[in-house]
Amino acid sequence: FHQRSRSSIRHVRGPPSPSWFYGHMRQLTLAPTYGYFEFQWLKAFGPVYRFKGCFGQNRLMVSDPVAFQYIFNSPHFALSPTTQNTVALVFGEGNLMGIRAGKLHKRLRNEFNAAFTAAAVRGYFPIFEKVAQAISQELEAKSSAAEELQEVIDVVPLLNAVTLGAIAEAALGCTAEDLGSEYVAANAEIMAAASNQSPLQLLADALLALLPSSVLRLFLLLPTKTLNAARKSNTLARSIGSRVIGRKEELMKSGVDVRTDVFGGLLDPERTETRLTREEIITQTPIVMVAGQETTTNTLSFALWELAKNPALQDSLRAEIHQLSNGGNFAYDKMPLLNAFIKEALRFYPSEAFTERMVTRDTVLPLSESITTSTGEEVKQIPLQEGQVVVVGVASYQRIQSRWGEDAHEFRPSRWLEGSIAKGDAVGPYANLLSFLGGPHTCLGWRFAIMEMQVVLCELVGKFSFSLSEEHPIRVGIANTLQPTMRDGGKGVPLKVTRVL
Ligand code: HEM
Repeated sequence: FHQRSRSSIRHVRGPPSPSWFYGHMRQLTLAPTYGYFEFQWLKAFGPVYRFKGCFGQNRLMVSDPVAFQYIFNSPHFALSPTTQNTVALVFGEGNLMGIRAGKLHKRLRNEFNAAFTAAAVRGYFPIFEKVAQAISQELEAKSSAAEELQEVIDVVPLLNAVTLGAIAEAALGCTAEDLGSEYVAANAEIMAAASNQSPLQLLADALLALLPSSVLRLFLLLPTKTLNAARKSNTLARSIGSRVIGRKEELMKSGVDVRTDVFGGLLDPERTETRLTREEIITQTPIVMVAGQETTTNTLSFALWELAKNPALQDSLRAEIHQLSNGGNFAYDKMPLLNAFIKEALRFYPSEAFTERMVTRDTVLPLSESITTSTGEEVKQIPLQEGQVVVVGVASYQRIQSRWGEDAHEFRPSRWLEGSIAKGDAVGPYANLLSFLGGPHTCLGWRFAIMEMQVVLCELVGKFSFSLSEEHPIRVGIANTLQPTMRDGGKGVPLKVTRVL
């Protein structure tokens, strides 16, 4: 068996490697448009294929729903040591993502899930609306000035302000100003550093992965600019958490119901038995603040870019928004095109385009459909060995034609309205999409993100029209997260913006 399993991953077919040093990593992460090579491999080799990491490492790319379920739920897959250390650095020790299993993880998830239920998040609509309206006022001032000067407006900083405001108010229960400029600056610095992707970085990551975890930890103690910013943002986020919890405890003492935001929900007096401790909640502040912001900004910026590319789609969406506005009292879940559009944006532009897992014990990966190996064998499961890396291909899965349709590589929201999407094996918490991943570590804030996007799109598309500027081409780049990338390599979506209402 040992012999067979050793040869097994090698015998999964895949593209020939262009380089021993880089393997396929440059094609995967530094292509001119994200997916340029990856989607060709998907077409040529199907949803499961072998490719090379740096230094000749064999890796398995997986975009099969049955395999996903196994990877997420089996105890034999872990974050790689490099990822584990980065997660601990950026989100702090003891964060939800870092604790992979066990009683504490279950308890944390149970309590947080109770604060993120559909009913709870629906209660945040007025907060999302307030935050979105503030941004639309800012956009109004900017757009009339820009129109006169024939200038474009980069919508990314505005969307960043919305998503930060939504987290501050609906998750923590404070204003964006309360977070303090120091936190905002440290946060921006990490985001900028994280979007610095280069061939050298790929090799550095691969080398770091070869180090024992204890040595890696020492590296992370170095006083470099980025590491300092990460530590600072972490400390500041914790003190914000501590402050908001303290304030809520005071309010509770005077009989005020604080369950008007996520952190307030965590203090729910009806859950005294299971309630998290003050320290446990504070420990989760950095991850809640960071995980909820960039991902939502990315998805919304791609969404506005798609509307600018497709004026007919934009007109139809605006017509739906105006028709169903009901004097500003939107029934967001009853807006067919809006929701189809959000699903398509999540499908086409998953903020986490892929994620790596490391095999911690020899195991066998089940597949939904058999594949033909290079030796001509038909197999429906692949033996994996301890130490091997599997890549969960979120973006690839979301382009599979047998599920999404022949035109899976086109951005076309109406596919969601036609009922033409194949049901098949279920994945993820929403619409069989993997954008929020799945299993015990499914995105905690997926409902929060969807409802926030519903509100922001109704507000912005209802009041403004967006169009492309030829001088500002945008491409789909990846730097940790999938993001709209400008010619200078920075993240941004500069558009012409006109007031319509
Ligand atoms: C469109 C927006 C969003 C996308 C695409 C997204 C995606 C994801 C993904 C893929 C993961 C899993 C990461 C991994 O384990 O590799 C995740 C985890 C997480 N997300 Fe989101 N997210 C979004 C919005 C939010 C929001 C708004 C919040 C909070 C208000 C949030 C909070 C979290 C937390 C706390 C985790 C860690 C969960 C755990 O490991 O137990 N996310 N998200």
